[in-house]
Amino acid sequence: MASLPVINVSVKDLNSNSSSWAKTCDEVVRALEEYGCFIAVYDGVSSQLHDAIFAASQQVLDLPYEVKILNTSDGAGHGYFGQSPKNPGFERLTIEKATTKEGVEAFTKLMWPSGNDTFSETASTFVHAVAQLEEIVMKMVAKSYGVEQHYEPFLGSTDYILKFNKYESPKTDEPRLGLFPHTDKSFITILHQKEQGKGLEIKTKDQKWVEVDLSPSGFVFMAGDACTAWTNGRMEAPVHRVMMEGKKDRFSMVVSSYIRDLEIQAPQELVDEEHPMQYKPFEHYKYIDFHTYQNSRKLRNPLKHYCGV
Ligand SMILES: O=C(O)CCC(=O)C(=O)O
Ligand SMILES: [Fe+2]
Repeated sequence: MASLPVINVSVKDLNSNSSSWAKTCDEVVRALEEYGCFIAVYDGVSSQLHDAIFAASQQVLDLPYEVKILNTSDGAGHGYFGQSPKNPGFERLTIEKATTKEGVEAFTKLMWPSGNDTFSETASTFVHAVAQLEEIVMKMVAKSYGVEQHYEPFLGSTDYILKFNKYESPKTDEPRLGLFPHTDKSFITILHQKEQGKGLEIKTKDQKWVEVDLSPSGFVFMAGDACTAWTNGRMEAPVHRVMMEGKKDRFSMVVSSYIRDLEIQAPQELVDEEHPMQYKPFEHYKYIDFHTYQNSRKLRNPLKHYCGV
């Protein structure tokens, strides 16, 4: 059975002038072109921070339903999701603009009107550490493709969301769908899991599901639809789902990035006769609106439908 490539991108092991750095760049690009994702081993989140973010996750998911539904979104379709007959046993809370102080504080204040500094500090530290991982890897990708000057402007124009996901165990011997198959509409999504084990599954190009047995020190680094368009189809957002089995609930943390103010457009270096332009330039948040309001789930390929050439 196939398994996802595991690549060490720990800061302590990478020196951007070394041959091992160049080798890691190659591995990262190959994995993203083949699978649309890989498992990153990354030292930016200590085991203390890992424990703290999942304690914070438990704390917020344990709040009463009446409080959790106060987590609404300003239009991007995020916010609280749960108790849905269509998706039983799945629950999610979302912090928007999670790398900003205002974003985290607004969420914390909704959940705990009298404040919860430990929660906001933990959420903020975690999301910054994961955003750093995205930057490290995307700089490798940009360097390998020779498009650093096109990636650089995104750095000041990226919003991050942080999602706290809980999947209840089916409590029977029958596996149950935890989250329906989809591609992420983000630029990049990075996924982290509380305990060693399976749950997440990725569809390969030959339409086979690969189970991801993720360890607590691993991060699934995944291309979203905006990355597919930006790389002119070289890195395709993988279809993924969650399958639940056994008697244990599963907790995951997801950080997704969205580009604001700038259009998503493949750099001219990635467009030539052999690789004609596949997607017209578009605004990421308008694509998110399309997804949220036009019921794009029914479409086989929402990105192609929205901006395909
Ligand atoms: O929890 C997971 O492993 C997957 C979550 C996911 O796909 C998402 O939040 O978009
Ligand atoms: Fe996803």
